[in-house]
Amino acid sequence: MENDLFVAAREAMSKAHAPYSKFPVGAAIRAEDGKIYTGANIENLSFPEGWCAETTAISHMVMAGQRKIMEVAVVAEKLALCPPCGGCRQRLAEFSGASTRIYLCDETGVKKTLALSDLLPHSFETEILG
Ligand SMILES: O=c1ccn([C@H]2C[C@H](O)[C@@H](CO)O2)c(=O)[nH]1
Ligand SMILES: [Zn+2]
Repeated sequence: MENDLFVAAREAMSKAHAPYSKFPVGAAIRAEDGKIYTGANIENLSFPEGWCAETTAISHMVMAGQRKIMEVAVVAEKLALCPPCGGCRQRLAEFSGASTRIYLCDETGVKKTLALSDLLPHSFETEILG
C-alpha cells in the first residue's frame, strides 16, 4: 500500500466527532479513479444515530460518482486497531471484491492487512435481488 492512503486516513481521523466514545476513527478509500475518499466517525447525543468512519468515506466516494473500492485504510488513535464493524463490512462489500485489501492501522502505520473475504466470509448473496 502507498503511504498516502494511511496519511489520508490519519488526517481524516482528526475530523472525527467522537465526544461520547472518545474513540476517533479515520478511514480512507482508494477508488477506481485512483483518488482517495476519506471519512471520520460522527457520533450523536442520541447514541444509535452516530455512524462510522468507513461509512462517511463510502458516502464521499459514491457522491463523487465512484462505485469501486480498490483498497481501504482504517486508523484509530495511539496503538489501537479498529477492524470495521459488522455493518461497515457489509457496506464495504457492496463496492468491493473478495480480494479488496483492508489495512488496519495504528497512529504509526499499517499493522494488519486483510482481504474483505477475511472480514466478511459467507456474505449475503442472492440472484433474486441482483
Ligand atoms: O469500524 C469502526 C468501528 C467503530 N467506529 C466508531 C463508531 C463509534 O463512533 C466509535 C466507538 O465505537 O468508533 C468506526 O468509526 N469504525
Ligand atoms: Zn462501522
